[in-house]
Amino acid sequence: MSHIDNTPSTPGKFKMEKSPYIHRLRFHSSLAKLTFWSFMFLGLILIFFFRSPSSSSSSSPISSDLSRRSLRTHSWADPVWEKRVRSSARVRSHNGFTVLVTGAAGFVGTHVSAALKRRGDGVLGLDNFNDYYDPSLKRARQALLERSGIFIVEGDINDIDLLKKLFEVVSFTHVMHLAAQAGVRYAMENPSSYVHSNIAGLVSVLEVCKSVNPQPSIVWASSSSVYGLNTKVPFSEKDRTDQPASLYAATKKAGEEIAHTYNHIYGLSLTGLRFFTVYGPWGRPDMAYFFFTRDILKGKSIPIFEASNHGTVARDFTYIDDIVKGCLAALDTAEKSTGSGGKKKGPAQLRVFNLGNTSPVPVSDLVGILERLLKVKAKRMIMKLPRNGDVQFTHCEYKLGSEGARVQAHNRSADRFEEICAVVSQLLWFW
Ligand SMILES: O=C(O)[C@H]1O[C@H](OP(=O)(O)OP(=O)(O)OC[C@H]2O[C@@H](n3ccc(=O)[nH]c3=O)[C@H](O)[C@@H]2O)[C@H](O)[C@@H](O)[C@@H]1O
Repeated sequence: MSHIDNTPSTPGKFKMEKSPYIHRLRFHSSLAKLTFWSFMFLGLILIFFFRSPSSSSSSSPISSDLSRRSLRTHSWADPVWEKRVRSSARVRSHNGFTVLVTGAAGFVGTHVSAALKRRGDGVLGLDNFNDYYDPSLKRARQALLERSGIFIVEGDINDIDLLKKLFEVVSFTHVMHLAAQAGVRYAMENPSSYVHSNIAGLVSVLEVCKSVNPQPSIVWASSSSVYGLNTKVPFSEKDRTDQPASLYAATKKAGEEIAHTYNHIYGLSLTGLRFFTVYGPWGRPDMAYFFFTRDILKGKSIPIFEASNHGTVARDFTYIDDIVKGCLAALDTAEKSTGSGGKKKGPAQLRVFNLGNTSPVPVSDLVGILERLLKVKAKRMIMKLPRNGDVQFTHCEYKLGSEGARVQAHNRSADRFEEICAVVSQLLWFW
């Protein structure tokens, strides 16, 4: 892949180094060690539980407990940690930015971080490595970024003390806020994770950004899902976004309103990017193109959704390189925040842009492409579109010469839909 220099195009190359044969040889001695360390670990937990002051005071607020826990686990006093943070954020080009990338071990975060670093910006990552999907993929992305000198601090965006500390160590000019709870359908299973990351987490990032001096400019990930049940196509930023079809979409819509508030009160420069179903190398295994490929190869049936009256379900699938270009262009065109130390000094920039490919593809066509490239016939199981947050279609509007032209200029540059298969089939080591 050209877009991540000196690195393999798929995480498969990392995993290949671990041979299953070696695992078998190590298994018996590992079992004894495992039993020993399990007892040790259990003992330590019991000691900690009985000695911990918090075990006797159940009335303490959750937030302060979280913050105490984070203070215990971070090695902030450690000069080596600070050195790594500074070195990762060091700018290497004339007029380069110093960017804090939240969600840096995520799919989009990894690509954006690598692209920024490549052009000489200073980049520091932040990620909580949660287990929404296999964290080993996030660790593999982390290893990839480490090779290009990017350090990912392990922590949660809700940890205000950690965020403040990061701003104490580095005066970030920009924040690329990509940390979020993604996935439309999972919101039915774990609604609070969406509130925690997409609402509370965003507020905590903005709280810290508004208080520091100088305030950074912020670019953050919204979603095409904010268009919800709209039937007017293509989707324009001017269209209504008050009919979300999922809690995920509702939290992203809430994020856009929260952005408005922080821009209005504190003069923060804020740009929200509505991503349209992003795909590509190092992608997320919870997305349809990913598990369709896996299941076709396993001979399992593929649930293909259709709307009522056999209506086509389609997505404006957008290749990751286009999204990266849009993110960088949004950073490049972001004006400075106008406030400082929590005080607004004048009006600041507030923008929302679509980042989509502008040509929707029916899901059944996607399966057709996978079949052709995998040379395996899929067992198609046509199902009614479930009422769990999915919308029938997404379609990004393309506007030449508009205010957002520079940010969106690359939307149509790539037609790499067929790369899905090649990339995903190499990622199948996860299963
Ligand atoms: O653009 C967006 O805003 C959203 O795009 C994706 O959400 P989605 O478009 O639902 O992506 P997939 O889960 O990969 O689904 C792609 C298509 O396959 C369809 N699908 C999904 C699952 C399935 O079993 N069968 C099926 O036909 C969906 O209805 C959808 O049309 C991401 O997962 C969201 O995090 C993101 O915010």
